[in-house]
This record gives sequence, C-alpha cells and structure tokens, in this order.
Amino acid sequence: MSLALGCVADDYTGASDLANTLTKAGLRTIQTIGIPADDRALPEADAVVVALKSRSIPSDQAVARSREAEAWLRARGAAHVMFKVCSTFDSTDAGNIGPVMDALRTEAGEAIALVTPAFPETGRSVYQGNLFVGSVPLNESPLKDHPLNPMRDANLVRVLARQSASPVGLIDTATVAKGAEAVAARLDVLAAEGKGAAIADAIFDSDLEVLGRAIIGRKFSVGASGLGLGLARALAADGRGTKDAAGAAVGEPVGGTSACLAGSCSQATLQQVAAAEAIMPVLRLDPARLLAGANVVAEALAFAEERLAAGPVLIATSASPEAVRALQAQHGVDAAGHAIEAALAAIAEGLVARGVRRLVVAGGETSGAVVDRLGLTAFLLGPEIAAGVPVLRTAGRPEPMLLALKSGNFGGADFFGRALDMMR
Ligand SMILES: Nc1ncnc2c1ncn2[C@@H]1O[C@H](COP(=O)(O)OP(=O)(O)O)[C@@H](O)[C@H]1O
Ligand SMILES: O=C(O)[C@H](O)C(=O)COP(=O)(O)O
Repeated sequence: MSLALGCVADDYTGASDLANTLTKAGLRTIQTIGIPADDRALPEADAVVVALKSRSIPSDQAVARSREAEAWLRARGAAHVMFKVCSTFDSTDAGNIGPVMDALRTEAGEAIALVTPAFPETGRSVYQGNLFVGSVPLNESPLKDHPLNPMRDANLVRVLARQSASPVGLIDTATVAKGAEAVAARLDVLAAEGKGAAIADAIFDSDLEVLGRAIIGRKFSVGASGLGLGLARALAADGRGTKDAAGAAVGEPVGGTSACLAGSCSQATLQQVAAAEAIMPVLRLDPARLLAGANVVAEALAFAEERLAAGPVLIATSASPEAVRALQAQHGVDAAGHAIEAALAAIAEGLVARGVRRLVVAGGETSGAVVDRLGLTAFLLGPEIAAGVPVLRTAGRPEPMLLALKSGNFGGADFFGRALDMMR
C-alpha cells in the first residue's frame, strides 16, 4: 500500500465525513477504526482515514493514540498526514486539538502547521481567524450548547493558543487571495517568528484549493473536510487518485432489518428525530431512569423486537440543551455522557443480534461507542446521503452491514428516511 494521503480523525463521524469528501474528490479511500490489526485485508487505496475516538478523552491518551496512527500511515507511504478535527472545532481548553497537533507536528519534523476547520459545503467558514457556522459566529451557534464541549469563543487563534504549547498566528483572507505561494511564504514568516500553528481563513472551496496546493508538499496539517478537499484536489492535479472512486463500495444488498439510534443532542438531530416520528416508531429513552439503574436497554430491545419485522425503528436519547444541562447537573457531564453512550452501544449490539444489518447512528461520540461495541474495524465508502454523511459498508465482517454515521449537525430534517432509502 503506497498512500497519497493519510488522515487521523478524532471521531468516527468526522472520519466518515472526511472519507466521503476524499472519495468524491477522486481518491480511493478507506476508513479504518483505529490501526488495523491486519492490513492485508485492506483493498488498495489512495487515502486512509484512521478513525479514533479521541476527541473527548484525556489529552495524553489522545496524543498517544494519534501518534500510533500517524506512524502507521507514514509506514504505508503517506507523505502528508492531516489531523482531522471537527468543522466546529469541537474541543476544550484542555484539548485535544492543541496537544495532538503539537505532537504530530513534532513527529513530522515541521516547524508550523496550517490549521483550518472551514467546510463551505456545510456552512463552516473562517474569516480573520473567526469561525462562522452559517451566518453566525461559532459562539452564537447551537454549538455553544454542546453537551461535552460547548464552544463559547469563535476566535480560533485564541481558542487554539489556549490548547497548544506554541503561539498561534493567522493567514488572513487577503493572503489566501494572493495564492498558494503567498500562503507558503506567510507560513514561513510565522514559523520564523516562533509560531507553531497558523489558523487559515477560508470562505469558499477555491480558498481551500489554494491552501491544499500551498501545503501538499509539507508533511502535516490540521483541518476538517474542507482542507481534505483542498489536499485531494492538489493530489488529483498531480495525477494521483482515480476518477471512479465515488460510491464505489455500494456492493450487493446486505438485507436484514434496519434501525436508527440517536445520541446527538445537536439542533439538526433534534429536528431529524422529530421528523422521523412521521415515518417510523420512535422510542425516546429517559436518561434519568437509565442513570437511576432502570434496565432501559432491555426495554428498548423489547420495543424494537416487536416492530423490526414491520420496518425500521428509531431509538433516541436526544434532548434539549435545558434537559441535557439538568441531567449533567445531577450526574456530571462525563458520567452522563458515558452512561448514555454505553447504553446506546448495548442497544446496537442487541439490535444486530436480532438481525439488524442496516444501522443509522446520529452523533460522533455515540457512533464511536456503537462501532466499538459491534467490533467493526474498517469501512468502504458508498454514496453520499447528505453533505458530510456517506453510506458505509463494513469491510472484513463475515456478514456485511451498511451504516451511516451522522455528524450531529449534518443532514436535513428528512435524514433518517433518506438514509434508510439508500441503504438496502
Ligand atoms: N439526554 C441527554 N442528556 C445528556 N447527555 C446526553 C443525552 N443524550 C446524549 N447525551 C450525550 O451527549 C453526547 C453527544 O455527543 P455526540 O454523540 O458526539 O453528538 P454530536 O455529534 O451532536 O456531537 C454523548 O456523550 C451522549 O452520550
Ligand atoms: O463537523 C465535522 O467536521 C465532522 O463531521 C465532525 O467531526 C462532527 O462531529 P460530531 O461530534 O459528530 O458533531
């Protein structure tokens, strides 16, 4: 395997989001869950996205796991490694974007890393170092209420500087407009000033193409799917990749029954769960009962067992910011989050044991818990359901499954029905 591009992603939905973007841009891409035990089973690829569940774990663990993934990618020919973070820069002042960036930049032997979460296709843009979600600054968007990492500062130069051991600079839109050479020169100036990272402005895909050209010859960068697009297009311009990569892994129907799980409390997911009530049975779990010791998993599986033969069901813990805060106040942020993730993962295992082979999961941490519990190790990329969300086909599983791992904020109101229609 001689990779054109290696990526280390800090959550599983973000990994599939990036893998989707790279595939659409012409790179044959595989998503792995952690470092594959046996990469002989992996098909030829131009890019591999190693998905880690490292966004919300202690930063030393995130650094160690990311280093292992980066080394695995380099050993398979990846000259450039991108650390994939959330397009809404999901992190806290403890990290993990800053600590992981510092470590991987050092491993790469680079003095400075270009960083941008811009992803115009989903309305994420960066201007003067400030991240906008649609038309509002990050700290005025629904991300201010995220259960695990509420984003309360839109200025990413400040946000990253609080997490990194190195000073952070800015590559503004005026520099990006001058082209790749100007961006590269600005990076060198900032590095000479002792900066270890530079937030790069980007508003349109054309800005991301400039950034991709500016850094494809370097060894390391940090970004969301938008930067992945820029890097992929720079590689395609150099003749890497293939034209028929998109949706290549649709394959034969997997059959079985289908189900949806939602642990995301993002505004988009709340709307999608509400819309799903018109097309399938929806069970809204009470996390307070779960945390009080009720056997909510068994109740959910009984609900599903009675209905799966007739069609898909949706089981959700998704709740309003107010309800989330109330539960967290009583039980703690991490305790509540982990208990709910574990419960949804156990429900997923029970659903698969009852014949589910097509599974839609809403939420990055939720997807990580579910995929790990199911023991899935790699995915091939199928068609795109919504911006940033592809159909995934398991690789290496005796009975193949189809999954959609939906980033909390992605997809329209009809997402669950649309996904199931595309997963046969
Ligand atoms: N009703 C709830 N109250 C509190 N926390 C919740 C609730 N439902 C889910 N969670 C937790 O919120 C977090 C959602 O994170 P994630 O799955 O990554 O979604 P997103 O993709 O929207 O960020 C998870 O830790 C999940 O367990
Ligand atoms: O928004 C993105 O870049 C990614 O899809 C992502 O990381 C989303 O994370 P989430 O926790 O699933 O919202």
